[in-house]
Amino acid sequence: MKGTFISFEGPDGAGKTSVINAIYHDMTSRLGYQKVLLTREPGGNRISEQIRDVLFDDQNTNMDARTEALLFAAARRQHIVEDIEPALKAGKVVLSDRYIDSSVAYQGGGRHLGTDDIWELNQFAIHGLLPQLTIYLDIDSELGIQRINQHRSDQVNRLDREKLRFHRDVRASYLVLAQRHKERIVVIDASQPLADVISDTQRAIQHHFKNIYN
Ligand SMILES: Nc1ncnc2c1ncn2[C@@H]1O[C@H](COP(=O)(O)OP(=O)(O)OP(=O)(O)O)[C@@H](O)[C@H]1O
Ligand SMILES: Cc1cn([C@H]2C[C@H](O)[C@@H](COP(=O)(O)O)O2)c(=O)[nH]c1=O
Repeated sequence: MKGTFISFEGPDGAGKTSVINAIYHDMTSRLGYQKVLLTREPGGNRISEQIRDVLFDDQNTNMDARTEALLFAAARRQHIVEDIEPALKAGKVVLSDRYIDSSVAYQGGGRHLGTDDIWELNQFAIHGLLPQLTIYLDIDSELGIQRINQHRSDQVNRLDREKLRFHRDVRASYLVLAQRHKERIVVIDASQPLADVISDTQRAIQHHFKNIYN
């Protein structure tokens, strides 16, 4: 495929949304790239957004962990087919707020379903499509939760509300993934001031794709 696929990952409150918006703005406004798709998981299209609503419905407290894992994978499949693959075929840069590593970290690690099993489950959904680069924003779990509680109490979702232990397991799983996929995943210290996190991310993208930012 012709395009460039970059995913952004991190525990809740790491700053993914702030960073991905800044990268999108920089690529489209400063560099003048016409072909950039900014998207998110779960979501991106009507069906995936409907699955998102089910996943984050506060009344669904009885959702089984495997059901949750399957729904995230289903939303991902639809996202790939409707949004990511067409954009890549059109030669676009795709910036995705979360992708497969979120499932491995949250459902595999956080929910203790097993990171290898969740990786395998998602192979059926992604059918070989991995990002060329994954920016992993790493943050101490307490600090991530603190940021969410301080700034975004109106938008806190069902998973944000999980206990500290869950968030620590999520982070630990991300760090194992980063070790396993060194060629794809770049770890960025997200406890720094936002401007520094953004410039580290730009540097990582520039280093990985010599044609972007040059
Ligand atoms: N480096 C930073 N330093 C201080 N505050 C930050 C930093 N990055 C983001 N924030 C603030 O933390 C809050 C969460 O940021 P943001 O929504 O970008 O994170 P997120 O990783 O997308 O979270 P979630 O996964 O829960 O959506 C926001 O209010 C944002 O302004
Ligand atoms: C893709 C994906 C996401 N999650 C979790 C991670 C977060 O708690 C929410 C998404 O919220 P955001 O504000 O849009 O980042 O969903 C997950 O558990 N598994 C996944 O595969």
